[in-house]
Amino acid sequence: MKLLVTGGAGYVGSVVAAQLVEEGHEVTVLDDLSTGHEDAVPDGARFVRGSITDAGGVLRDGVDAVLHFAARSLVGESVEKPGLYWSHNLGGTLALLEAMRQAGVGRIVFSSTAATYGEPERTPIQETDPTRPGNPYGASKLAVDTALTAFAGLYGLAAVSLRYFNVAGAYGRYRERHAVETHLIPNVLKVALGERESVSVFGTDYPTPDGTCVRDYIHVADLARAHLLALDACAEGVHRIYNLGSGSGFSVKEVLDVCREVTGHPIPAEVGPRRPGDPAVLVASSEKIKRELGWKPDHTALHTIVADAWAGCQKPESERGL
Ligand SMILES: NC(=O)c1ccc[n+]([C@@H]2O[C@H](COP(=O)([O-])OP(=O)(O)OC[C@H]3O[C@@H](n4cnc5c(N)ncnc54)[C@H](O)[C@@H]3O)[C@@H](O)[C@H]2O)c1
Ligand SMILES: O=c1ccn([C@@H]2O[C@H](COP(=O)(O)OP(=O)(O)O[C@H]3O[C@H](CO)[C@H](O)[C@H](O)[C@H]3O)[C@@H](O)[C@H]2O)c(=O)[nH]1
Repeated sequence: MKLLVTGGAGYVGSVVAAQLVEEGHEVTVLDDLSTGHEDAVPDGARFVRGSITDAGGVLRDGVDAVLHFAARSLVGESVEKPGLYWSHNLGGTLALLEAMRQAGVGRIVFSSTAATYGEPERTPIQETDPTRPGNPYGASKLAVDTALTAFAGLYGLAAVSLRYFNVAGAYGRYRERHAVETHLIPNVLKVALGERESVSVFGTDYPTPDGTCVRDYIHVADLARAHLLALDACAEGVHRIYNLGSGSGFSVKEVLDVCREVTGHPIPAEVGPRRPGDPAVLVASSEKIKRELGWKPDHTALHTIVADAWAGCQKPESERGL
């Protein structure tokens, strides 16, 4: 297929683009490089630097489907600058959907998020559970999910939203590298790399077994494969929503211990205050995507996820003078 990958120079988008190229698809990456890197675009994919608000030209090039990753995704920034999140994530996506309609492109796979649920009422979270986002980032993503349902009903759009939980790990050279990094695992690994002195544990007084927050870490390679299945499952006039997690929760302290084990570094940690808006436990039920699309995570062990993230951080031998 001829596919447009928005945000394909970013972390998740580059892994999916790489897997799509490996499967023999013709991939164009559209990315404004606001948080991505041109060298993350996989070999074999065409790169167009530009915004999702200006996708008409590439879409008219005979695209069969869009995989839409481009977004602003820093929760804290979204609280400080909500307008930016509404205009980028909702406004930008509406412009993209309109351009798709005009170009006759009827299929989309969208990166949604666990943040659409907010504080959960039960664990594991199912797709039918209430959506009460606790910040503008989650709200803007939920609004896109709502728009996709409307476009499917009105115009026959074939859409799948994948609600990621905590994505981690690397896929070969494709890894998480953000100028502003808020995620736990890359920040912990920065300590082992000598790029930070220590890591802060955001709260040890949560109602969890060790007092720190529990999250569901999903390997980026497993997450990426779900996009390929979703692409095949897109059906005209239907919008499907699926959670994507590994199904097990790990606390911040457990993540730290595994990172110490994998890197052999003591990784000093300080206890800090809670980060506003962090739910105590976020664990996905991914039964729906397993049942309906036959998806199955291959790398559920936290050790493997961290080991792959760590391997992704290592410079190639040529750059180390070996
Ligand atoms: N990483 C996670 O844990 C996680 C969890 C839930 C959901 N998500 C969602 O998955 C998607 C990818 O996340 P990521 O971690 O790879 O982020 P990322 O920042 O690494 O990638 C986003 C990419 O989109 C590009 N981009 C941003 N705005 C753009 C625009 N208007 N036009 C064109 N390109 C634009 C950026 O330059 C970047 O390359 C996002 O939509 C994010 O909200 C990520
Ligand atoms: O330096 C840090 C960074 C994080 N944490 C803790 O580690 C856990 C994981 O935090 P991340 O920032 O890695 O991930 P989140 O669970 O906050 O975020 C994930 O879920 C969000 C929805 O709630 C969004 O979808 C987001 O994109 C996705 O990565 C949280 O309890 C957080 O408080 C720390 O203790 N120290």
